[in-house]
Formats: sequence, C-alpha cells, structure tokens
Amino acid sequence: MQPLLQVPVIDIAPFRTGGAAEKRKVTQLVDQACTDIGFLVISGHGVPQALIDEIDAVSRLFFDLPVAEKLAVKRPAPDVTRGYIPLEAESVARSRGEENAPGDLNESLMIGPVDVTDAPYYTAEAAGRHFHPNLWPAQPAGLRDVYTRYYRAMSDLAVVLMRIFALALDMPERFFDDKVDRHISRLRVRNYPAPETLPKPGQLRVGAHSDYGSLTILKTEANPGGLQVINKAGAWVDVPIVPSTFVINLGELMARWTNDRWVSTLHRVINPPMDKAAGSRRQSIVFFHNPNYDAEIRCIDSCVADGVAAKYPVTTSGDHLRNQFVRTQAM
Ligand SMILES: O=C(O)CCC(=O)C(=O)O
Ligand SMILES: [Fe+2]
Repeated sequence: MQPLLQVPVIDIAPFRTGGAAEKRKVTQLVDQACTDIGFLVISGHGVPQALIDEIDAVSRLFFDLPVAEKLAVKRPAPDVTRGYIPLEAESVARSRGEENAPGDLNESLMIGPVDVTDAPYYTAEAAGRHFHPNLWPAQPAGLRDVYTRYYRAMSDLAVVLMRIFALALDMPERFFDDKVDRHISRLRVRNYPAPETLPKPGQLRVGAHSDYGSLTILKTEANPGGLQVINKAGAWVDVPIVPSTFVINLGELMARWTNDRWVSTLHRVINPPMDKAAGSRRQSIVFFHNPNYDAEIRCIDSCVADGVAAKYPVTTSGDHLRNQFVRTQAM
C-alpha cells in the first residue's frame, strides 16, 4: 500500500464513546497516520471551544505587552522550561546538531505542571528542575487561571491519545497510563509577529526539528507562513488547519518506544511571503506532552518482536527532554 503523503483528519469521538469495534476503527486509522507521516489532525476531541478561544485571547493580550514587561518573566536559565523567551532567542534546529542555525522568528510563553505537591516525587533530587515553579506574568489578569484550565484539559486529552496509541500498537489500552500519570508536559504559546524585515539566510519562524517528547497537541491558525511536515516522498507538505480540530504529532520518545515503527517527523514553520506580511501574525498553542521524568523509554514488546534489534539505548524521559531543550537555547 502507498504510504499517506498528506496529513489525515481523524474523528476520535468513536473511540471516546464507542465499544471495541468503534475503538478499533479509530486505532487503525491512527496507526496508519503514525506509521506513514507521524502527524494527524483530530476532530471529536471533546475540548470546549470556549476554553480554546479564552486561551487564544488572553495570550494575544500578553504578547501585545511591551517587551520590557514580558521580560519580567524571562526564562531564568537554559534548563528551566518556564517563562518568556524573546524573538530569536531559541533555535530548535540546534536540537538536531545544526549548531549555527539562526534564531527562530517567534516569541513564546511557557508553563509546566500545574498540580505539583510537596510529595517526595516532586522534590527529590532526581526531579531536577522538571517541577520548577511556573512564572506567572502580572498582566493580563486571568492568564494564570486560563492556562491552568487549558493545561489540565490537554493532560486529560493526552491520556485518551496515549490509550489510542497503546491499542494501535497492540498493547493493553492502559499500557502508558502509569508512565504519564505525573507527566512533565509543557504548554507553550508561540507568537509569530508579522515580519518587518527580510529574514536572515536560513532563518525561519521555526527551523526544521522533530518534537522531543511523547506527543504534541497543537492549536494554530491558518495565516500565511504556516506549518509544514516532510512526507515519505521527501516533500514538504502543508499541515491542514481545520476549525475546531487539533494537530497531533509524535515526539522522539514515541519513535524510541516503537523502535521507529512510528515516525517523529521533521517539521518547520515557514516565513510568510513579504507581499503577504501584513496580517501574517500567527499564534500557536502548543502542548508538548512528556512522560514522567523517571519513565524508562525502552522499546516496547510489540515493536521488538520477530527478532528486530532495539535501535536506541534506554533513556529516561527527563534526561532526553532536558538535553534537547538546553541545546536549543541561545544563552
Ligand atoms: O506553530 C506551529 O505550527 C508549530 C510549532 C512547533 O513545531 C513547535 O513548537 O514545536
Ligand atoms: Fe514542533
């Protein structure tokens, strides 16, 4: 069979509400998307549109603030995935060894887990800075509340997606549950301003990279200068932006878990053409779902059958994520 060369749209509602036969139909479609292109667009996810609209609006107000105010919550250190990262201060292509890649043309605000307690798991030395407190901007009022609710909604949706993944991989439905129940996911809102000058050579809104964790849940908008993914024929194709859906893509840890049965695909965000620069401001709400810091990522049984050797050394979620993030930071 020909591999999918475009990103499919899949309704996951039958998985959430149906019996075994409905679930099976969804997991088959998801397996094909994850095998062929590593990206899918989901409808029927159950996240209220009002919450999505709220986080969109409050984030826009934050990015409209003067830079000096945004810098009040600047990311405090290269290994702390919290706070504000200004324009060109990050280059995700460096996660692939492109040491001299220019800074990406976006600014972002990032939070981590919102339900951390003082239990030993969170405070242990091994937890490192994965549970660093969030840095909440003083303005706009209400941002903290909206981000907290959205973070929880994404955490819940990720559990459903990981169950779809488990079944699609011929594992028990709850196989991943105890590997993601204290996850170190990051919610990151990126603002891509309308460009006022030409980009530097090789500079993009987001350079080519694959995401680092288990899966990503993206809400974005269809303005000029958008998201592209490389398909199995080696062509960059646009990811379809469909109202009320999320784009889902696999991170590197899922490729490791599946011994490359599934792909963590290279993607990038291109610049708008200069004649469409006006009105090309674009905002993405990106939830990077990352397993528990101490989750061991070793290839799962259903993916080493038939004498296939494991391709990757065992790692932990926390180590892989920290290393990749630190490599991409400019300071
Ligand atoms: O803004 C987008 O469409 C995607 C951004 C992205 O790939 C990322 O943040 O990892
Ligand atoms: Fe990405």
